[in-house]
Amino acid sequence: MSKFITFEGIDGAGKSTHIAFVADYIQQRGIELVSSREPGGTPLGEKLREIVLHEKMHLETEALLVFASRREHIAEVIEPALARGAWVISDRFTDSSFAYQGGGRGLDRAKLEALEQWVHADLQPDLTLLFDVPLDVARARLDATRELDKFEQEKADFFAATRNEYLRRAAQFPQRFRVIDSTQSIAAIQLQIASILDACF
Ligand SMILES: Nc1ncnc2c1ncn2[C@@H]1O[C@H](COP(=O)(O)OP(=O)(O)OP(=O)(O)O)[C@@H](O)[C@H]1O
Ligand SMILES: Cc1cn([C@H]2C[C@H](O)[C@@H](COP(=O)(O)O)O2)c(=O)[nH]c1=O
Repeated sequence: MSKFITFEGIDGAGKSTHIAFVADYIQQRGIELVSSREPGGTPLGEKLREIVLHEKMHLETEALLVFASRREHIAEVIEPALARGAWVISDRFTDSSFAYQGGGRGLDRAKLEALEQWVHADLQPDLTLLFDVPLDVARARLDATRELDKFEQEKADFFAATRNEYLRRAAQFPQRFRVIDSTQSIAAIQLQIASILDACF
């Protein structure tokens, strides 16, 4: 049976590091897998991603654009894959909007809930892996590796609020969230992920 798995966490928490591992782990069992990301995942979504990650805009514009990208992603990629029995893994989904636009930027949660109802009233991830790290660890990892985008340049209080909102949601939806202490070694995290996935097969 198809499964929809999402990866979440503040920038630098380490989620992208584990996506290839998860993809291999699932595909080794002969399961068709679609690996995607947000914002993005479709040609239009990737154009929206460029705008969202690099242009300054009103926080409501930002929320509308990430949900516009998501609408396209669901229609073009996620729903068709799930309908044919494939598994879908997505690097970020709607929890990112609650964490970044809601927690980080302070957008009213009710507005995000309304968008969520509009765009995917009947779709939720089966499993959400939340990679959780203290801000200083995430910041050090980012500084060591790349040129920072608009979000990655935000200050510590933005990421503190983003992280808090993620943890609040994990407590609100314990049936689908698994919180992973991302200060562990990559090998230790992979062992933990493997045991989480084993429970899904
Ligand atoms: N557990 C870990 N221990 C040490 N370094 C790590 C760990 N996990 C990831 N890293 C390193 O931290 C950096 C950021 O990791 P990664 O790109 O996976 O983060 P991310 O959460 O996907 O960030 P973003 O959301 O901004 O893409 C990479 O250089 C990666 O090798
Ligand atoms: C889906 C989504 C994403 N964002 C932000 C979070 C990240 O800073 C970037 C995506 O970059 P990544 O390093 O490739 O994860 O976009 C957001 O603010 N709201 C969203 O809904």
